[in-house]
Amino acid sequence: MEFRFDITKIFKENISRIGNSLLPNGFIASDRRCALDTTAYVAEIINTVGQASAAAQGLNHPVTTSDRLRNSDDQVIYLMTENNGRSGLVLGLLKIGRKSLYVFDQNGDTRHVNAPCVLDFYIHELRQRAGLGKVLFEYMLEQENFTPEELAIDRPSEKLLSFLRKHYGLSTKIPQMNNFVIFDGFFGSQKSARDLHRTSQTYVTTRKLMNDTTADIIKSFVEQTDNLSVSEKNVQDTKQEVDEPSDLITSPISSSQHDVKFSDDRNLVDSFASDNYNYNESSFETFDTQHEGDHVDSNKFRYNKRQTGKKNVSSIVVGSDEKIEFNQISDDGFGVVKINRPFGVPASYRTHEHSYDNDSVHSRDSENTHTADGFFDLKFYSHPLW
Ligand SMILES: CC(=O)SCCNC(=O)CCNC(=O)[C@H](O)C(C)(C)COP(=O)(O)OP(=O)(O)OC[C@H]1O[C@@H](n2cnc3c(N)ncnc32)[C@H](O)[C@@H]1OP(=O)(O)O
Repeated sequence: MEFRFDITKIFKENISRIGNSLLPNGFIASDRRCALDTTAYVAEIINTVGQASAAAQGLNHPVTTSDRLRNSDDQVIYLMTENNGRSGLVLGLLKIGRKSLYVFDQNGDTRHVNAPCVLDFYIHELRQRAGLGKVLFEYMLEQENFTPEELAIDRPSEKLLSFLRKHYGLSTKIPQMNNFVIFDGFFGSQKSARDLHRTSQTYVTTRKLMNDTTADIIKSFVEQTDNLSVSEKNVQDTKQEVDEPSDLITSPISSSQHDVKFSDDRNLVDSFASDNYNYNESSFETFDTQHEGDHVDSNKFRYNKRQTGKKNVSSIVVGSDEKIEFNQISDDGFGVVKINRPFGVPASYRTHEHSYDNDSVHSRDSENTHTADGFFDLKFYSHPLW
């Protein structure tokens, strides 16, 4: 695939890693003009190859565009080029990125994973089946430190399935309900697999984005009772989930991993920003490579809602089979979960002076209502905090 400009000036290596700066890894811009021109050229290349990939897969819209890459913090393109002694050729691309996915494991249980994904893969028609795809794929695996089985593949074509079978022996799929294909070995290799569902019926699930304060409130509620039938372990697990740093935030695929350098770097960064260039601070300030487990400096890396998923409402679900009882005598005004009656007194119990039921709690007698334990089922109704 040829372009109207000389791509050999942009891509010095046969395979280049490109993040959201739209500049290849290791690219050195002599000045601001050069950097801007280069991003425009790279954008044109990405759009053209992305279009060709979509056509090869029979898609109406390209999966890969320069805008998507520019606006993404965790997608990366590996572009394969060739120096043909003239203006150079583009041979293909491979796009990867992390996705937060709910997937079934071998037992049919739902798992929440933050998996590295193959999002787009294309080798020019004239050069397919010549081993180039393997070279490109291998390079990506090595750079990202991935194994083939830990990858989720987004809507793989028959060609790609055949490719993965042939080169990596990936043939046994774990059936999914979404468009992603994962293979045997996926869970064994998932560093960040997270199991949210303990069983199909019984769980206390919190979104991990709940803050500590909310978790502490829940815990203090629970600590008020002497008789818990939802195991305290569940609550502790809840807290643990909250305490753990979000693996969405420690994604090893980071387009800020690049080490693009400018001859007058700091000044250039400032001028980029002042020109309303689609400026990503981390792209230009961080020349170090960030790996999984590295300390993430929150001042340096900023993540949007889309990336962290924080726009989603946190929730607590108490399975209907679970029993929980609070011995809370007085109304503290919190307004979410309150049983304003003494421990052991059923909701249906009324005297001419007292009705112990409380408007803010919807409680129905369980089978054990009239036992000494006096359990009740609870439904939690939405509260701004949850
Ligand atoms: C998540 C996604 O990206 S899905 C979309 C995947 N992309 C496409 O389908 C676009 C069109 N296809 C291509 O661009 C390429 O064929 C790729 C990227 C899938 C593979 O790149 P290649 O350079 O052809 O791969 P490479 O030469 O290393 O390996 C060849 C193997 O790939 C598979 N393969 C490649 N082309 C074909 C084909 N036309 N039909 C069937 N299998 C094919 C085969 O297993 C083949 O081995 P074989 O020749 O012994 O049968």
